[in-house]
Amino acid sequence: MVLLQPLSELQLRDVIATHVAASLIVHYVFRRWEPSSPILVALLLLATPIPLVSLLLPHVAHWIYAITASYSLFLSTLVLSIISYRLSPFHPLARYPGPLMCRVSKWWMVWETRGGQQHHWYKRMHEQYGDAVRTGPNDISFVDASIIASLMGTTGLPKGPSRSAAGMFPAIKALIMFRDPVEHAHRRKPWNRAFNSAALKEYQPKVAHRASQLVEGLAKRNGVADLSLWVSWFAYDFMGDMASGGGTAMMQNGDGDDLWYLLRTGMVSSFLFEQMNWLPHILKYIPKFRDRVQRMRYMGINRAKARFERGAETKDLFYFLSNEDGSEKEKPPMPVVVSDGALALIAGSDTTMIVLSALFWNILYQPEVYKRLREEVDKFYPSGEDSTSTEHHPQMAYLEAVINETLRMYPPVPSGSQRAPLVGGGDRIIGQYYIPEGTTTRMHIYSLHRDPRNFTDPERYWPERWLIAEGLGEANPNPGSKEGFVHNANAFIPFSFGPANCVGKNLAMQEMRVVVCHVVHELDLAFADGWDPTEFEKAYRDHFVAEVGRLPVVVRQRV
Ligand code: HEM
Repeated sequence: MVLLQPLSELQLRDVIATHVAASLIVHYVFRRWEPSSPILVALLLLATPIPLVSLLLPHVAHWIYAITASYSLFLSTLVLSIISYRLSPFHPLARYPGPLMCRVSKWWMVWETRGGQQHHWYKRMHEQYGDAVRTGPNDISFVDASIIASLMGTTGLPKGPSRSAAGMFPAIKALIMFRDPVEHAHRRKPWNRAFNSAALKEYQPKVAHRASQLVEGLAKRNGVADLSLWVSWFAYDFMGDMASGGGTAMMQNGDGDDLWYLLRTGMVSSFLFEQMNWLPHILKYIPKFRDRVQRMRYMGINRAKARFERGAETKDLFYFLSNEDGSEKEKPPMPVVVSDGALALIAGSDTTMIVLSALFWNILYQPEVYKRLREEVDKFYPSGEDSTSTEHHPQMAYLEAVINETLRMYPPVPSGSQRAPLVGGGDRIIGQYYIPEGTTTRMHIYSLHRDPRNFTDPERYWPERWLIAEGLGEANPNPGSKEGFVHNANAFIPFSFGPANCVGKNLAMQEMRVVVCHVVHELDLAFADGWDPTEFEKAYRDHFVAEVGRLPVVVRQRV
């Protein structure tokens, strides 16, 4: 009986058994409570073996051997126990197919998708393993359009744990970080008011003003300009107007503070945090990393603070977030508004910039699409008409089709965002799938949008598909084909789905329609001589939010 013997007299066999038992208990603690605090993790991993060392001392020649052997035995048993469990048929996700190494560790997927290849990797995995793939020890990715509503709708799963970068700093949580559906819905109320149709009308002069600046800036170049860069400046200036009362002038002055560089590098961290949500808790102690994230946060926070102090000058997003409209009984505290304002600046500029760049690249790559779009723009806005107005947008089916087709093929959040049962909320059944508590799931948007079961010829940029689907007189070019025409509108979710979907969707659509219409109306664009246009597609990366490459174009004012 091990426990009744004096510890110093334990046989070696019993000492080893005690080490193994300690490892198994620690494994259980990790599995059951998933501690993320570095102090707790360090205590469990480094402090547990301390008493075990004393058990080994009588059996070895030197205390150094006792320490080395004890820690090695404890940690290797722990790792072995974790791996065996993850690979075993007892793991609750055992019946989901997926690469063996993904069952063992999340690091495998992170390694495989390095360099922003996440979207391609998920797509390959789904092609190989099917609609539900185990992409990590406790992760499942879906590409099954039939469960979108039950997974992400009002009765579906709440957000997953990925946006826990909140753990990095004394956090004032922004909207995107709320997992609890009730808290999230409460925090989202002012955002919903800010993006209803009455509010969107109020913002139109701001959109028009910034779209005009974009066109004027490009026209002045009268030569080669990097269109990706210009639309990024546009998007940032416009979101600055919305989220912090204006004052940014990237289209005039460029990006002297390297804010876009910060935003992009911040996205790489977002990707890592999404895969390993314990990582921010460790990285926050690394000064170089911490400083970079701080700078990115402060770029939004400082602007939002200044707007808060100035008060209501104009109806913008900030007006609603800070309850200047008086809809709520109480004003929210400044840090809350500032945090949400900073979120808007980041969530709203990067995303629209990607779609606009990809759209212009596609229409230049397919001159017949450009020609048809221009004909529609010119028809509704004859020479001399104000093409920044939204008046004719509801009738402009081809403009809408071109935007939708770009969102289908180049969604700015290609791998979607997580959904997961809340801790303590129990296991869930979604469609035919069993989702145990502790699992994170995602609906993989890029794969869904490029799945031939959802869209005919899915790898082809073909805006006409949207006209055919709407019954707008477009002839189906393959009327006799076996497959017929496939267009599953339910599988089109670039703005995600359900109560946590993109709250800025309507603003983004308005902004993109105005910019595309105005640029096509006023300017002649062509790829710059000597530039290989395939470079653009190659540069498309997925770091949670996508990244696009340069787009050098020759710009001329239309006559
Ligand atoms: C083409 C443009 C855009 C696309 C494709 C897009 C897409 C998305 C996606 C996929 C999500 C994740 C939703 C989820 O977790 O299920 C999201 C969230 C969000 N987006 Fe957008 N977005 C765009 C533009 C904007 C704009 C202009 C804003 C304006 C402020 C914005 C603000 C937000 C916010 C605040 C969230 C978090 C919503 C929440 O947690 O409730 N987005 N967006």
